[in-house]
Amino acid sequence: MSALTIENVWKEYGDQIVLEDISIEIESRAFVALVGPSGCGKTTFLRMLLGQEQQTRGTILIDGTPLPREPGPDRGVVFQRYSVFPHLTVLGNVLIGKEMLASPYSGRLFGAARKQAAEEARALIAEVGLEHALDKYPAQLSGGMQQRLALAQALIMKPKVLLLDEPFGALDPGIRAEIHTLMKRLWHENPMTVVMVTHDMREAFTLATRVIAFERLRDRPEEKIRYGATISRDIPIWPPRIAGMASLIRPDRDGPVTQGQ
Ligand SMILES: Nc1ncnc2c1ncn2[C@@H]1O[C@H](COP(=O)(O)OP(=O)(O)OP(=O)(O)O)[C@@H](O)[C@H]1O
Repeated sequence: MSALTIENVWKEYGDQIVLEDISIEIESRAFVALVGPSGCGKTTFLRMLLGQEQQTRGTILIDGTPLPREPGPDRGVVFQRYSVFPHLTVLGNVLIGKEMLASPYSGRLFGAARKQAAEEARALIAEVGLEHALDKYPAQLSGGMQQRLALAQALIMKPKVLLLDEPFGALDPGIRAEIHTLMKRLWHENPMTVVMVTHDMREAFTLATRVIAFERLRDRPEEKIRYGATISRDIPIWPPRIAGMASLIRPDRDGPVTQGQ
């Protein structure tokens, strides 16, 4: 399970209302794409789900329980850039989450625990197509490879919810298409719910099960401070995409993708 319930959530910075009365039920295993004009509060919303920001009113529940007020291993995140540590290798970047969880002060794992974590990390690195780059540093990787690494780094913690903030926004179209295929596969294979902010409508409709648009409906300059953005569209994708299942209607578009495809 990994359902999110957002109930009458507001976010204000001082006098400025950024988000106004947002209510959404995000079912377990959904892939939600959040779209909307620049500055309407998409990243702020994602940061609230991550626990980096607190809502000023309303409640956010994960599987019926209030969301912890700080980031935790149940929520993974990938940003457009700088999600990975530049001073760690590919393997080190994927291992770090487990190491910090096991030993927050030394950040080290020993013996059998290290061996098992390293095996898991290697398998995940292979799954995102970086098995030949285990000992490389992020600066030696292309932008697409860095985002693949960031996905592996997030997924090793087996998050219930994966939060993506324009993760593919800086990539060239060809590389972006390849990573979309990978993203579909990862979503089908991992028991997680995904919430992704994107500016790219095509990307939203390629990956998501549901596209939600935020919009500031009252946008005159004098109204900007007093009113925030709210949900203006909530579009289920048709034919529906279901995590882990091939679509009878569009298997080419929506089926689980096998590795190498
Ligand atoms: N820490 C903060 N303090 C004050 N205001 C903030 C803070 N973080 C965000 N804001 C304001 O909240 C509003 C929404 O910003 P946010 O980055 O969430 O929008 P966005 O929809 O993600 O934009 P973009 O698509 O351009 O990334 C902006 O007006 C921004 O200035």
